[in-house]
Amino acid sequence: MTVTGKLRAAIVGSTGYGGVELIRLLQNHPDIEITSVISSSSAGAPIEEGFPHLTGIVQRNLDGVDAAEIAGRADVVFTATPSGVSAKLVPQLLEAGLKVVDLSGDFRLKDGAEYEQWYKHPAPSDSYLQQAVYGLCEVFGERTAGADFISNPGCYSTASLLGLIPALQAGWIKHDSIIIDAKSGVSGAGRGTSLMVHYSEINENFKAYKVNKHQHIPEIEQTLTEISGEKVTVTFTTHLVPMTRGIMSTMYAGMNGGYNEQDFVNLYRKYYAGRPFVRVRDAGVLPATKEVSGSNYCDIGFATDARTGRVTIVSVIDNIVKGAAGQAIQNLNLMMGWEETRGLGYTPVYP
Ligand SMILES: NC(=O)C1=CN([C@@H]2O[C@H](COP(=O)(O)OP(=O)(O)OC[C@H]3O[C@@H](n4cnc5c(N)ncnc54)[C@H](OP(=O)(O)O)[C@@H]3O)[C@@H](O)[C@H]2O)C=CC1
Ligand SMILES: CC(=O)N[C@@H](CCC(=O)OP(=O)(O)O)C(=O)O
Repeated sequence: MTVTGKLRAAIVGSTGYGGVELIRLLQNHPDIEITSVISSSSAGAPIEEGFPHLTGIVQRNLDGVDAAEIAGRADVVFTATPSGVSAKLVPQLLEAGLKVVDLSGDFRLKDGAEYEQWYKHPAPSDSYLQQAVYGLCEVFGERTAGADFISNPGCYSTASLLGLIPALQAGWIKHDSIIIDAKSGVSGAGRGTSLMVHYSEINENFKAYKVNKHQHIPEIEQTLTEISGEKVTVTFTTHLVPMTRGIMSTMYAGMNGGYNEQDFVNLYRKYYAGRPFVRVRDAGVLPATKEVSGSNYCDIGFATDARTGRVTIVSVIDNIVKGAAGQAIQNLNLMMGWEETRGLGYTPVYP
């Protein structure tokens, strides 16, 4: 594809949390112009009607979902659409010649039968599952360069995998001992309403959900198994926290040696050297969700326990930025051969 001037981007699902965050971030990207914001339910309406925070910033009517029309307006399309929707739509967009970054879970698993088991939708055809590059930027960034189709990782998966991979790859933690205790803000559930995210159910409450049934379990296990070379299974518990943004994955694993916190800091800083969006905290300093809010950072800290021989790894991200829209743009930057930080230099919003 020859691109003169700015790359033209379309967003399907632009009325959802992931889509509207893509608009916020892409507005500040120096090499990208948003040329279409797309909605299946509100085509024709001005986007600022539903999103008054965009008044005077994005003056554009929502377009309908039509692959040929999108291909006429854009070079790349972000699909911030529910699982099941992306599975049907993305092949049409690829066939129309677009580059695609899909934010859903529909193309993350390489095994279609496993997808159907966890997502309860018919799997996309195998050729698309194999074509999709799993875009965990700091780990698989070299696969992304020049790719046409990226499957953006899940939010919990991003926080958890970035926190576990260096130690697992180095053989410092036992591959069969991993427990992930993850917490998310409510925006992780998207903009749709349900009893689960009803204010009275969430406010001053804290609850576990989808225990041992979460769709990110096979995604995390697929990648950890590839990294480790041995079949990895994890115990994974997700919780809803009464806050809007943020994920904290607290991970526990048995160590294969007597490593201390400084050893982990040194290992992780070496692994993530030159990758500006992963910040490894000093020994004994654990990150909090607010310290990455509104930014594309993933912050990681460690606590080792010589008494039990276990390490606790704490990893935090903003679920809508590094867990969705930010990483999607980081992936596009890598696809295009641009600096991965391009348009993503946001300082976290604090307090
Ligand atoms: N929220 C988060 O933190 C994260 C979300 N994700 C994933 O990203 C995707 C988007 O999530 P999120 O923005 O939170 O979800 P939302 O529910 O907030 O938004 C999804 C959007 O998809 C659009 N949509 C629904 N059906 C169709 C359809 N048939 N065709 C085209 N568009 C459709 C809807 O817009 P309209 O009705 O206007 O078309 C809706 O606004 C999901 O797959 C989600 O799992 C991944 C990581 C993190
Ligand atoms: C708080 C909350 O409900 N979070 C969502 C994560 C959404 C997401 O990231 O979904 P995919 O990665 O599968 O697209 C959940 O637990 O299902």
